Amino acid sequence: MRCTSICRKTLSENCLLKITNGNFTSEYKDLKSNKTLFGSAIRDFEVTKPGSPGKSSLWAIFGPAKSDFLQVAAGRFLSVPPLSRSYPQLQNDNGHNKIQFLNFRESTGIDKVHLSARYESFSYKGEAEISDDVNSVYNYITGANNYNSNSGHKDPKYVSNLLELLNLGHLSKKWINSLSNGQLRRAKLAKALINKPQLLILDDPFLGLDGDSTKLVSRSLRDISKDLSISVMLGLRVQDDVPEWIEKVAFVTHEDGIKICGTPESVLSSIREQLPAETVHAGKNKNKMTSTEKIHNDELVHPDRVPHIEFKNASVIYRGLPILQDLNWRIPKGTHWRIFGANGTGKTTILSLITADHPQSWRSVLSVDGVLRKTGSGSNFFDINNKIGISSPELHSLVPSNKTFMQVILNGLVKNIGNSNFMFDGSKVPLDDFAKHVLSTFNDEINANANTPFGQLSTTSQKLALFLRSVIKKPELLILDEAFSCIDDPLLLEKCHSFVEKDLRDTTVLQIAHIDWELPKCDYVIHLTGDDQRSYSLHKYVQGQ
Ligand SMILES: Nc1ncnc2c1ncn2[C@@H]1O[C@H](COP(=O)(O)OP(=O)(O)OP(=O)(O)O)[C@@H](O)[C@H]1O
Repeated sequence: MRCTSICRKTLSENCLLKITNGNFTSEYKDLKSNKTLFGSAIRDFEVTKPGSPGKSSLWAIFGPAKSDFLQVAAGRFLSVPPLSRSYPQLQNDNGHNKIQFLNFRESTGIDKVHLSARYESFSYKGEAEISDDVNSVYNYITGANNYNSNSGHKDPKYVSNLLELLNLGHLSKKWINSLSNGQLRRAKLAKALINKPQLLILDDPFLGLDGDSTKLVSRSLRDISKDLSISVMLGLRVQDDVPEWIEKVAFVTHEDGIKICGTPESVLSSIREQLPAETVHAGKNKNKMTSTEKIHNDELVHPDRVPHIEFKNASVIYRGLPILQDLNWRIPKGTHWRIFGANGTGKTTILSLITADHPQSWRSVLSVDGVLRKTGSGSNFFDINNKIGISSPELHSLVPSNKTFMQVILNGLVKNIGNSNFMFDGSKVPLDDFAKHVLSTFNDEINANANTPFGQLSTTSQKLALFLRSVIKKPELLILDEAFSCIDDPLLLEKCHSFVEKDLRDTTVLQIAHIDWELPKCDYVIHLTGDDQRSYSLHKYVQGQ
């Protein structure tokens, strides 16, 4: 008996977050109607300080309700009864938030920048300019660009260590808005860690990161947690690899609350047994790039045929720093491509040249259907975008949250507004046969969400709305930039892939993803490499079994 009470005492002394028989809801009025987040109360959940007996300081949360559960852990939503959620050992330190919650799906001010704005600025600051450049990566991370806080004065050794751990040292003087998606995500992570929180909660921490960056961020999280004694909760998808340093795993659903909880091995084998095998086991190997047979640009298009898109000696250089150099790439009509490369290698830059978001798009770097694109050539931004369907993280962050699921989809049919515009002129857009086919194929998903405002949809449904918006006009060119990277419903993912592979077989498709199984099947791959020395190669896409 004595031993148990001592153990309990030690546990509560080490406990950062405790939930006992808690229900959660977004508004008081929902309490009366029993509208709670989870069908059952969360009976017993605990996050301890690192190194505590019982080892539950490093968690991975899976399941359809993982994002809501992480928000509950971060103190969002009302707890009922009020004391069912407590933070016994969280220290109050000068108002600095000791819990840091980072959700890469939610867009912040810096995400809401049109691509064109990013490329209009050719900013690469020299050493001497750093103190004046309020919007440098360094100042963003340390908070020195925020005049309302005194948080700009940080221990320089700690800051440089953090920058090194997250491979941001070489980017620290750049303008924050010029970072690529993956680079920006690493910068956000560094910002979350700058005030040394006690509990770090990250939903989808590896989203949009290339393989090396994923390993780097995973290792950094392990080291940071150890060196600074920070407890960590990660929200992951069932298909994701669980970092080896995770101690405990919970699977959470809206019906049951915490459905399964235990060691990573026990919980994962149990979850994976319950899901259709082809979606998890085989899913992980799906479209795996096993071998890449190099091909030459000239082999791609028959000499008599005009390529759909052709880059000829295209280069993009920022103040002497090349991002693309002498790109020669012929894209035959109706071929499906993967644009593959680590974060910052220029994938989005290529796409923005095609969509004319990049100012250099008009400098004779590419031809479409044999017509060289240059100023005065007769085509304009809207003509170009009428023929393109696109889903991308940049676009995702621009969708007005009050537009419904259905309005966002139908917006894909509105002509002459560009792809990043969500304005409607109010008139009804006629549906052609293909649009009807799209709507009937995804009838169930549409029925479930049609009138829900975009801001209230799950991220999976938001991604689906953007995907359907991109395909509904049967574009001549479809661009899928991380279009499926947040979808955590394996069956829906399969359905979208099959739509691209079969129903859009004749459309030219360019897609970006860092994880093989997030992609529909492709015919070819363009592989971009290099940080200082930029290069590229073209390959046949050889799929694994
Ligand atoms: N306006 C700018 N000034 C300076 N550098 C820029 C500017 N815009 C982009 N860059 C740099 O160009 C490089 C390529 O960026 P791009 O967004 O094309 O990469 P990416 O391959 O799409 O990366 P990710 O996988 O992270 O999305 C990055 O190193 C980025 O920092």
